Amino acid sequence: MAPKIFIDGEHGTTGLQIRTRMAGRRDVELLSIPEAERRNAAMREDMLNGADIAILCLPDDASKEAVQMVSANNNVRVIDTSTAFRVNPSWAYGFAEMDKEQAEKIASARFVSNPGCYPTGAIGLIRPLRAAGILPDGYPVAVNAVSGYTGGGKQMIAQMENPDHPDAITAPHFLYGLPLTHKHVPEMTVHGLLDRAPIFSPSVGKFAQGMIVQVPLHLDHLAEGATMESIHAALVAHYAGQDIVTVVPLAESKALPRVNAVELEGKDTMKLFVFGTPGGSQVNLVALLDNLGKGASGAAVQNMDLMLAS
Ligand SMILES: NC(=O)C1=CN([C@@H]2O[C@H](COP(=O)(O)OP(=O)(O)OC[C@H]3O[C@@H](n4cnc5c(N)ncnc54)[C@H](OP(=O)(O)O)[C@@H]3O)[C@@H](O)[C@H]2O)C=CC1
Ligand SMILES: CC(=O)N[C@@H](CCC(=O)OP(=O)(O)O)C(=O)O
Repeated sequence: MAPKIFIDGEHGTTGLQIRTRMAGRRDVELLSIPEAERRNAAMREDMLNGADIAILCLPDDASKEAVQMVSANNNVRVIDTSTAFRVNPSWAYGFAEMDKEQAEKIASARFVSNPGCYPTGAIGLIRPLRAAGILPDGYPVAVNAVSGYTGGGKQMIAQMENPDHPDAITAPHFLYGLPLTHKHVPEMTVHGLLDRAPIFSPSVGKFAQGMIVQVPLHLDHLAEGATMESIHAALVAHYAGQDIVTVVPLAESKALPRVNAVELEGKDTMKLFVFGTPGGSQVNLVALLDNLGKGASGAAVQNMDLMLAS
């Protein structure tokens, strides 16, 4: 019998994209709730408890409630796409490429927290350098990023696409998270293996799907002898043996006049770049992804497949 999958929040932005990715699959059976009943708690509880894997695409509070609904039922495994459990040590963090052992941890876990879109880029750049001893304790990391507006879910999509919306946003690009307390900072700190919280400055552009995450670094404050080439080599070594997170060769990135935020729209992969000048004193590390691809729905389906294979 095909394993049963229930996407709680299937009519939202992340849930819909997961459904699209699962369309036509015969190896799983999708349980579904009509859109009008999406907030019917009794119906959701039934669906959740009838699933082999429940994928939660809900706000944090609703996710916590859903986990409560299945907590006594060991037959149900959970992938949560919200922020609620990402730094909870009882949950496996669903970034399969972040360590050699992570895919196995996800595969055997009952509870998997899907990473945030910005942290996927930031952790993807930072963690390998912490693990290799290149990024020292105490380094004041800054993370600057731009996201497609679908990152803000149904509400921001309406604000950006509907000029008659009472809170319509007309800016083609805006900064937010200005108090520097964005909910992704703890996740970047913990899974980036940082001993000091990064300064995180997110922004949104007038495009639906895509993301650039930047981590600029001063080489003279890194481990002795760190160069653009040694940083690139550390990233290449870290991501060897898989093709979801790729590190762009230095010669290729050197030839690029610009990085296009929407290049990976609709894809579930992530590209990492090391920019700078050979022999220079600074580098800019850049991650390129789709906020709804490797940043959300693509990663959720990848994690589901790992769990189904175990
Ligand atoms: N969009 C993105 O790029 C990313 C999103 N995420 C996370 O994924 C989760 C979902 O986000 P997103 O898809 O963007 O959000 P949306 O607002 O687009 O969708 C959320 C869905 O959940 C439903 N919902 C809200 N509250 C409840 C409730 N109490 N019970 C049942 N259903 C409920 C909403 O219904 P209604 O229409 O009635 O509000 C809606 O259908 C969030 O935790 C978000 O942080 C993670 C990474 C990236
Ligand atoms: C553009 C935008 O608003 N983005 C969202 C993050 C999207 C994401 O990664 O979702 P999680 O909430 O699951 O972490 C934000 O900054 O809150």
